[in-house]
Amino acid sequence: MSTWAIVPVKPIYQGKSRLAVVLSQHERVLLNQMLYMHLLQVLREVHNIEEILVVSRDTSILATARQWGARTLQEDGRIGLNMALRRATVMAQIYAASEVLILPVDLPLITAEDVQAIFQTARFERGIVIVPDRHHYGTNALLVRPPGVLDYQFGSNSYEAHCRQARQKGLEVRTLELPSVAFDLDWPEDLEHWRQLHSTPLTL
Ligand SMILES: Nc1nc2c(ncn2[C@@H]2O[C@H](COP(=O)(O)OP(=O)(O)OP(=O)(O)O)[C@@H](O)[C@H]2O)c(=O)[nH]1
Ligand SMILES: C=C(OP(=O)(O)O)C(=O)O
Repeated sequence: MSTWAIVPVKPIYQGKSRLAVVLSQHERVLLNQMLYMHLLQVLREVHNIEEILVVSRDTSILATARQWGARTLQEDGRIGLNMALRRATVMAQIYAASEVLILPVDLPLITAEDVQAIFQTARFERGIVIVPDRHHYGTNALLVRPPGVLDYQFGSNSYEAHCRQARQKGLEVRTLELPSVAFDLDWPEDLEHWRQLHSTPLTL
């Protein structure tokens, strides 16, 4: 079993744009860097991940990935998240990956144990494990085995879209409820919630 984690990352100055109403540009850059470092750290602790592949059009993001021992894929212009993930998956397939785990960077509470729980849930030959966000609207983690059997549909209502497509294709579908992975930082109220529940390491 050769497992690849794929992390798509927006340019550092563009990520978390929906928080621009409550955070300055500088604060958003700090937040983006912190979230990115947190995810790389967590993924490094998960021993069955053979490769971490970061896909981005931001060369500073890719340089950091390489410092962490991750592979990188330079995104070719504004091809969009789903196409970027598709290209990253093709790269994983070329290296004979047997499964890919897609993780967005905005998961401040994710732990290595969460990631292990995702792999433990994948008891099938062909299927997906999906961790929805806490509104059951977005997709906060997506394991696909084998790589390439699902067309990515990140965007609005992606949880339902991914599940529906996988069922139509005859894939096993496992939804995993993981509160810490279900918590993503999209909107100002998410940031407020995070501040209330947890002491944030930044004075954002
Ligand atoms: N490589 C790549 N990653 C992307 C792209 N768009 C979004 N992402 C990443 O995909 C994940 C989900 O992103 P979004 O929720 O769309 O963007 P965000 O930066 O988290 O938040 P907003 O800017 O507020 O929409 C995050 O890891 C983003 O960094 C893209 O065009 N290319
Ligand atoms: C693009 C997605 O992420 P977000 O909900 O963070 O926009 C998604 O979940 O499909």
